[in-house]
Amino acid sequence: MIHIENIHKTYVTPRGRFDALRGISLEIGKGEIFGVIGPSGAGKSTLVQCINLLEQPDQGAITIGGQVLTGLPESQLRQQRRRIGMVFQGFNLLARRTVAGNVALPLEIAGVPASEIGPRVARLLDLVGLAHLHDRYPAQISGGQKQRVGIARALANDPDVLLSDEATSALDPETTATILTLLREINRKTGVTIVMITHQMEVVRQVCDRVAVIDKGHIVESGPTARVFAAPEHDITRAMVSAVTASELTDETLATLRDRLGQARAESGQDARLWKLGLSGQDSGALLSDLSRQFDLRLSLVQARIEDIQGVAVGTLFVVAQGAAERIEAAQIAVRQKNIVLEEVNHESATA
Ligand SMILES: Nc1ncnc2c1ncn2[C@@H]1O[C@H](COP(=O)(O)OP(=O)(O)OP(=O)(O)O)[C@@H](O)[C@H]1O
Repeated sequence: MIHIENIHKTYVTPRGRFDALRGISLEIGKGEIFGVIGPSGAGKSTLVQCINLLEQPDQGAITIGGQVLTGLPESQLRQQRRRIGMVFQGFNLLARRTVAGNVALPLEIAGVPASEIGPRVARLLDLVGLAHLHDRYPAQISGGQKQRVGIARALANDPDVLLSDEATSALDPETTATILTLLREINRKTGVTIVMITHQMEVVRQVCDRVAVIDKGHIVESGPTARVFAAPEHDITRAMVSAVTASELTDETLATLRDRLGQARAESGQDARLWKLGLSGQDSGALLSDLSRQFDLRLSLVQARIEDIQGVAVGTLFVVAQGAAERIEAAQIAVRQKNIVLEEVNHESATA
């Protein structure tokens, strides 16, 4: 559906040149909800500007539904922009127009006959659950309701793509969740492809099927959301994932574990290690009992966090493994062969 190939964008300012995008390639399927996440300055806004054709990339191509958009003359670009509905962080509603008037605006600009506009606006407001606020003005509705108006407006011309640029960044967590649920419902009902540009991993967790992580103008990692949460590969991703999953042990727990591991080693004369396991879709209970039996290990669960991410059970488990050193090592190899991420937590240095 959306094919982004090797996009480069350099800004030239009196103070010099800055490479904001350094070869971005993405393939987004029809009907997907695809997240692009990255820290401040990563290049997200620049990428949005290139996708919605407000900026031309210096190099590379953007194709939507088979139509190459890069390099088109302005007259054709105007036409093509209607295929992309934009949702903004600041809502961008016109204060002097009612809710219905705001949603009608893109239809008026597109030259839709006046007789068709009323029924279409009514349908759109119904879709976003705002039929009852038809005649209110933006100042008379809440932030979440304003964003619903923004979404209805973005869908007015029946776009192929909804491009959401930090749409929930100005909203509280509860309102964010309702807006994300709405976007998911609209995606299911209409099949519209949604691209979510965000710096919030929580947004990705709640709604995106797949995600790409952008940093310093590069895609550093991409994949299904559940996979990225279970086994983040890049430092930036790891930091963002642990910020929303709290999947680390506290210093106190680590200190207690250090004592426990030392004690276990002294008492049994065997080895004892602390594992951090990242699971995606595997049954954690079955895994631990199989390993315990197969490798004759005593496995104790210290902390577990398992959550449903896009229908996949994703979890982080901290487990103390006790037994003969060679059996622990054999078990570690077997775990990794099951595509489970296993880190040995260096409890001594982690508490230092
Ligand atoms: N018009 C411009 N002229 C010069 N440099 C720019 C321009 N726009 C953006 N940049 C620079 O390009 C880099 C990427 O900026 P961009 O706004 O795309 O990042 P971002 O990921 O959207 O960040 P944020 O989340 O803070 O908005 C930044 O270092 C920024 O300073």
